[in-house]
Amino acid sequence: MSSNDALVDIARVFRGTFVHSNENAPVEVLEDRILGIDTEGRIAFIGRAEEVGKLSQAWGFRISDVKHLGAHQFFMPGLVDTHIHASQYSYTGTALDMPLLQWLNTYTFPVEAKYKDLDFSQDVYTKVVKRTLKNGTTTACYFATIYTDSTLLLGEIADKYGQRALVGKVCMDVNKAVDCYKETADLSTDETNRFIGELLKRKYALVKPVVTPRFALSCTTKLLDHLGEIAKNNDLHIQSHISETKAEVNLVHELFPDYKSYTDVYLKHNLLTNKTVMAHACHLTDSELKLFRDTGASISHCPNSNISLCSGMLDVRRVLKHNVKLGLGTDVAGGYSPSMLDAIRRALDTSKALKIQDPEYKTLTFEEVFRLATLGGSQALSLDDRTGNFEVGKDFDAILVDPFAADGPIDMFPYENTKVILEKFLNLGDDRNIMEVYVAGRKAIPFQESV
Ligand SMILES: Nc1nc2[nH]cnc2c(=O)[nH]1
Ligand SMILES: [Zn+2]
Repeated sequence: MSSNDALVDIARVFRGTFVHSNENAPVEVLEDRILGIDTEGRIAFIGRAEEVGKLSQAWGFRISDVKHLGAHQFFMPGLVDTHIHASQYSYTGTALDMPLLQWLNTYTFPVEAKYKDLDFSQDVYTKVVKRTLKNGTTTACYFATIYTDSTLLLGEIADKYGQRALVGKVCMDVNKAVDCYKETADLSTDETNRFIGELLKRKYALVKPVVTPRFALSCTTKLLDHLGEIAKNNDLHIQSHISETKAEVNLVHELFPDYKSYTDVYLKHNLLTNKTVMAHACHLTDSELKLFRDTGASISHCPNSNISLCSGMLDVRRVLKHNVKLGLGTDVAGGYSPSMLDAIRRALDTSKALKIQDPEYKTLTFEEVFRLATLGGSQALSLDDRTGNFEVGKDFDAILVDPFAADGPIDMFPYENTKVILEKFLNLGDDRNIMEVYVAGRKAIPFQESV
């Protein structure tokens, strides 16, 4: 398409229904709109369909180039998985018969140790990136393993398939169960520096490094100190786990007696910042939540994993009341589904289980959880200036949903409005309903021939 006075070229224009969240409304339905995307992948304009003539003149696109969505189809923002272990994808759907600490020692560490092998890494990482993209995950915050070259490969694969990703080389210098799967504090520090340097050198548009201490129990204070320094000096994202199970919390209190709380361990090592996302957080106290609010750190709610490993149930209302940023995570493979649609459903289930325990409890609505899975996730990852909803200037990260796709899981009934259809898609839909996925304006699904 041609250029315009605004000095940006328009690459694509869509006409149809757009559903997203904003600060005022968890679900806003924009019917019969025209949305233009520039060649940088950003949303250039959103207007009403009747303004198409005016818009085509102002932005220099041909009306015949506008792509019309089909009946009942709609665009929604891409799903943001704020916590997923790419390296655990091979055993997703199995090994859910133990509590966390035993589960790590028995299943997780022996599997993660295999990622020294780059062929093995290539196979699993390609599959997890493709699977999550097919299920509408446009942004993923990944844990990999302690191996730098293998983790760089995950970054390369996310870039190749066009997924927005934060990629973390896991850091751990304590592992009593699987001795071969750990580093020294100095090696972990050096390799983290090498990982960050190499990844940034590659200048991937959408793939960035995230400093990744596995959790307090896997790290000495020396290593935590070094990682906090690295994150601070380079203004990097940070991810870890916190207060997932009571046994873990008790052990942290035992092993870190000089700290006021589990949260204080991360705080004192400069690991609690406005670019930090901590997974689980089921058992935080009010004063710990206050530290999250004060530092701008966020929580990744991983409800499938919390139930599957019998870890706990996060009270999302309490977190939101404390004004702490919150997104959803699959936590593959503690969570058995790589789909964020499952995370949406399990988040609703957990809030209903809390109501069974306490009839006064106010359950989450599907609209609120839709926001957590999209805009909330982008805020939790401090990426909301780039993605999370359909605002002019943000990247076009979006899913084209056909709720009544042929051979799909949802039957059509007359007179259903868009919000009802959205609710059905969130509760019943799957990748058969996800016709196209765009990340920064580039079509990632269907997979392009070049990949
Ligand atoms: N669910 C989960 N919790 C953890 N805590 C430390 N490591 C892990 C992990 O790999 N998965
Ligand atoms: Zn995790």
